[in-house]
Amino acid sequence: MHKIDVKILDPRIGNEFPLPEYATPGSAGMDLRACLDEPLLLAPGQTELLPTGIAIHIADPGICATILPRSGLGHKHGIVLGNLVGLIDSDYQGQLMVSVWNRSDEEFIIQPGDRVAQMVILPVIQAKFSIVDEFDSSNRGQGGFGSSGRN
Ligand SMILES: O=c1ccn([C@H]2C[C@H](O)[C@@H](COP(=O)(O)OP(=O)(O)OP(=O)(O)O)O2)c(=O)[nH]1
Ligand SMILES: [Mg+2]
Repeated sequence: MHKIDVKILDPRIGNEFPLPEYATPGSAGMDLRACLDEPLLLAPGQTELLPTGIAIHIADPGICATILPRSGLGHKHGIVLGNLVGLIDSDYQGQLMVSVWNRSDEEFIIQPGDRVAQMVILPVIQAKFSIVDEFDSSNRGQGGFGSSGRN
């Protein structure tokens, strides 16, 4: 398994709050916890930036991390991400932060240590542009935005 350096910024991580881990051998994501000192009430429509208590340094430009909503929180309670998806650059060394957005019309309380989002590590291809006047022809050409019809 790939190794990534992690700094523990909050002493509760690794003790009362486990370090993020894969819940099952086939898990794609590891859950991130809200490193809060007290419960946080999220009013309908409210967005808050939550600390996770850890920093990672991916270091390899061919890898990134993404922060995604948890399906249960998003579907049942309307707790999703204020940035929809978080993207963690390989050279970022600051604390991992989770922007939580209560898109529901009910209050939601986040407790310290709650698993609020999940992080997925993905490969990245960095590309350089090569300027051309014409592209090699393709089947699709410029068709898009429903050009193939609905059914
Ligand atoms: O949900 C997130 C999204 C981003 N980040 C951190 C890691 C990422 O590498 C950095 C910058 O993110 P991004 O490039 O998406 O934000 P920006 O608004 O473009 O900020 P910057 O000008 O710092 O690049 O912020 C998080 O901790 N959580
Ligand atoms: Mg940026």
